Amino acid sequence: MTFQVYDTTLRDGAQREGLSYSVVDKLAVARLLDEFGVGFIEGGWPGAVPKDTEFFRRAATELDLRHAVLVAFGATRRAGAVAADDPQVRGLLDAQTPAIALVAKADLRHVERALRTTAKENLAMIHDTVTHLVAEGRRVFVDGEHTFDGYRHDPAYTASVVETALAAGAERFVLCDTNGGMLPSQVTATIADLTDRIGVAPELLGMHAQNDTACAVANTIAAVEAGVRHVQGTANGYGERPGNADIFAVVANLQLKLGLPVLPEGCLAQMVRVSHAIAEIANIAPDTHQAYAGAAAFAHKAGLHASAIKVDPLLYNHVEPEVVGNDMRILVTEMAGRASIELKSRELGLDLAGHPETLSRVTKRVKELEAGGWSFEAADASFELLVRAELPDAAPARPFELESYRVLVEHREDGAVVSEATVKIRVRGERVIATAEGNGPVNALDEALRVGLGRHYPELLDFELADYKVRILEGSHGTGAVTRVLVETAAGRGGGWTTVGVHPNVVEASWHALVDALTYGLDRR
Ligand SMILES: CC(=O)SCCNC(=O)CCNC(=O)[C@H](O)C(C)(C)COP(=O)(O)OP(=O)(O)OC[C@H]1O[C@@H](n2cnc3c(N)ncnc32)[C@H](O)[C@@H]1OP(=O)(O)O
Ligand SMILES: CC(=O)C(=O)O
Repeated sequence: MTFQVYDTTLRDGAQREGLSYSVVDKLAVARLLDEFGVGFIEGGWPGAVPKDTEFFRRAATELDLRHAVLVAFGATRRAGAVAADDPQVRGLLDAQTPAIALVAKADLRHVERALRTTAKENLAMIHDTVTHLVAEGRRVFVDGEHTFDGYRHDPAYTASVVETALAAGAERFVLCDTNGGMLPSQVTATIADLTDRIGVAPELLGMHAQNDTACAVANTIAAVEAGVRHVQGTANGYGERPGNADIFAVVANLQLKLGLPVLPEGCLAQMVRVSHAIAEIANIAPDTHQAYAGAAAFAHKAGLHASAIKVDPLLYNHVEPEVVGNDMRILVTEMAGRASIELKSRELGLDLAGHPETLSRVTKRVKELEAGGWSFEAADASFELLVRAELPDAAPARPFELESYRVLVEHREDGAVVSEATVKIRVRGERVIATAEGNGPVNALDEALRVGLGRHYPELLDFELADYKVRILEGSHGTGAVTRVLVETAAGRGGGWTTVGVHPNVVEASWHALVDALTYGLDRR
């Protein structure tokens, strides 16, 4: 039986607090999921959510899916009604999708207390709705809400729900851990007991796991190990409350750990691109520490790790990052050893393998500076300048010598606050005095430096101060607090770079970061 990867980013994923897709966003997300190779895309609840109705209307002409089948999601008919006459069920058919997913109550307590109907009528609602939709030519999935909780409460009733749905023609019955409270061992035990009780093949079951115990991915994998061949999840684990099973981690685990080729050839390597693109559309910063897809998923900080990675990267990576479209990175911090410095330098194009003394000096310097509040982890450009300063042939020329700088902050009568900076520098043998205003002291300093350097280095016009982060670090060992500044510089299409400065005075810390930024950028040109 074919393995089914079923994505519900656009339905359950959209139930995440703070997330709201436009129809255009939903179409874009669907295209990305199709590129990732999922087999099913649940697009939303037509008839209930106007945006979803519109999504399905436009999808019919605007989406040209290569891998995925579009699924409309909705509920079984109302108690006491007829499926063919139920407007909600009609809305599902009107979406014109090849497949429909129905949420059905699988826990007797919900039937009696939430639906306020009888055990028998709930089974009739499921049966009538499934047979009606199948007769209308649709593939039907039944999502059994609260299957696990229900089975633990009243196994016979929940089992009868599963039997009813499958007997009515549902392609799969999806076991939903709706409250997300299960642990993997409970998932395994429930599936074994249920399949034993009614003699259903586990391949006819699916798994939908919410992440309330942080076990959604593990629970999904446990279900597959118990024989289930249909998994549901959402991009980056978005979903109601803490979210859903992260489809990227689920799929990577299935392919790379269990050896199940659940995606079309070549699709797994699209993971990082698709994950980040969907985060961008959802307007949620990508989770750096997300398994497989996060920027830090293969980032190594500890010196001991780096020393083994130097011998073989797989000694400290559970898979090759490239298989999911990610990269390995070495971080340079106070926890670095010589191997970390060597590997990071190599990443930056500097070969320190033949320079053991330089390696030792740079390692010592990094540790000293980090103890004083510097942080090179996010400031590759400052780290590169530090290494190159230790390599006589590679040290970049400083673009200027500083004589002095001065910054004034003026609070004017009308309430405006203006900063003014003057720099006195020597550039290529010439003494230059330049003054500029800015909306803050650092902006004014940056402007004054650019005015002073501009005639000699017109390429500075391309550089832009893209981001500026300040952090006050508590003093230690009797020292006062220091300020750490990170400056991110952008340079058109050439990408950007980050530099760091540390000093008790915020302006001086900023000055260090600014000078590194200009030195690095001009040298790179
Ligand atoms: C576990 C999940 O995440 S399932 C996905 C849930 N998604 C959503 O709820 C998002 C979209 N929902 C909506 O837009 C609205 O809730 C609607 C349009 C579906 C329903 O709105 P309303 O008619 O105003 O009803 P309301 O939301 O207050 O209550 C839901 C109704 O559906 C009934 N219902 C709940 N589950 C089912 C089911 N599986 N089958 C049939 N009816 C159901 C409830 O008993 C309740 O009926 P009642 O109105 O007679 O009390
Ligand atoms: C259907 C669904 O989203 C759930 O039961 O959690």
